[in-house]
Amino acid sequence: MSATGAQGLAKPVHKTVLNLGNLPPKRAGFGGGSYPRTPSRVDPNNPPWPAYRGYHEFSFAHETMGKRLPTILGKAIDDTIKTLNEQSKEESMVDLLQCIERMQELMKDLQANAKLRPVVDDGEGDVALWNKELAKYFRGKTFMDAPWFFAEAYKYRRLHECFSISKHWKDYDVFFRQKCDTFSRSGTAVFELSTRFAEPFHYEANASEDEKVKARKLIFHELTQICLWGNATDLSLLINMTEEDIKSLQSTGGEHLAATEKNILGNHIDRIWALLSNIKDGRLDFVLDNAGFELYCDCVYADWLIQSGIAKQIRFHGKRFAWFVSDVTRKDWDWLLNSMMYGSLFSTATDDQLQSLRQLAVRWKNYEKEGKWVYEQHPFWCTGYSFWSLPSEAPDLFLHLSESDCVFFKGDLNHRKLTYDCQAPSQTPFDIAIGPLASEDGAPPVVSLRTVKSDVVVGVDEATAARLDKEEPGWRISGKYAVVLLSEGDAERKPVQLGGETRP
Ligand SMILES: O=P(O)(O)OC[C@@]1(O)O[C@H](CO)[C@@H](O)[C@@H]1O
Repeated sequence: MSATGAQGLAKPVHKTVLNLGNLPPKRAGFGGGSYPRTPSRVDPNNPPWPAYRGYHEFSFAHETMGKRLPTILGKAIDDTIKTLNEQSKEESMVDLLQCIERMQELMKDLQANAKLRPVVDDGEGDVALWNKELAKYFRGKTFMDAPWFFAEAYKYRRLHECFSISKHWKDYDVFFRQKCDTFSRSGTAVFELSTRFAEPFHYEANASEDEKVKARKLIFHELTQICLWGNATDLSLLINMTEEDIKSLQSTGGEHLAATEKNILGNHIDRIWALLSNIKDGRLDFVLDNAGFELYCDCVYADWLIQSGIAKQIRFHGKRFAWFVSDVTRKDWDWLLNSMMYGSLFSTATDDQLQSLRQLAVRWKNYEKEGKWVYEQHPFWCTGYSFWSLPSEAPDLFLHLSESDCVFFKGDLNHRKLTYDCQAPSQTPFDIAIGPLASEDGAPPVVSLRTVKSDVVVGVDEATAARLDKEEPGWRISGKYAVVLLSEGDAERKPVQLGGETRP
């Protein structure tokens, strides 16, 4: 019946107010607390929650766009000048000089907060993707008023353009020297790992089944943390550990782990182990972050996952060109494996240490030959799209990832792209924050291993985030805290839907 009665007279509406104080609290991201912008209205300039933009003085976006990026570009120019001074042929010197001039132009644009112009057609496969996105969503936008992630990614694409239109320097990596240096300076932690993991399962020889199961779980917890904190290039957790500590870890596992895991604010390691320990001969994927030491930690982790029998194949996803300073390219991947095998980076190392490092290198290079480890570099990873757009802008890649048993995303930048780098409430569940990558048909399990180095935080309870905001103002960028978050994806693994068609 309508509110208008039989005689057509409006009757007062009686509201029944329920007192629902005992219901469970609302989860952010569902029902009343869903995305403030509905998914169909989300686009790269309008993420599900408000974007961080360079002009937001309260955010790390401001610091990065205003100070960090010009400093990084200045250093890149210095590196190129160094290379220029090492040349002898006129043609390549003139060519490189023009690259430097283009970098100086980019510096001017950045410092003058210029409008974002289209990317020049340098023959790369991603030009159309970039220019489509610029035209559709960022016409008239500047470095400071476009969303932070897009503006920052655009700057790295423009830096690539400085070289990609040259004749002799198309693939020059202005960050390569820096990346190699970081690894060479990490000797202590490098050998700490190589001497333990050259033969990671020898302790199992005399162990009972029950002991093996327990030890694997503990090692998985530790290794996940190594892989995680490798992102902060900080292995303090491990290098301070004595034989005694390790013994105590084995005897009092739970307590010890609780102590070392206390800075992981959202922690799904147990759930991840529950997922992985049920997989046999599976396929895992790593969407890589930094080259050098972090990549080395990723490989130690991946090696263990192969040797444990959980995975029979691991696919590593890197970048096609120099990206966000330290991201892994094919050259960095080759450099790591080959310098572990043939290089002499660590002048004070003992024979045993060098031997353990070579043992790892031999095994890892064999994995590559046998197809157990595959390095890939899809162009989508170097675009200005967040991973919310992965199924729509790179359906081939989504289809490919949907065949994985678990996709690990490393580092802060990948986490920003997973979560659309926007001002989501900290208590937003991870699977809500990553949108389509959790909810699409066929979405694989996704793990984010991230030390927190920028503003966006999800999967962390409201009270913890509020306390840290109050007591430790820089906590979101310090790298002191971390999150290890899992989205189980589409549990039924329904066929991926591409443009309305169903996979057979
Ligand atoms: O991705 P990573 O190496 O973990 O972190 C990289 C970082 O330091 O630089 C990025 C770009 O400014 C930020 O997302 C983050 O603060």
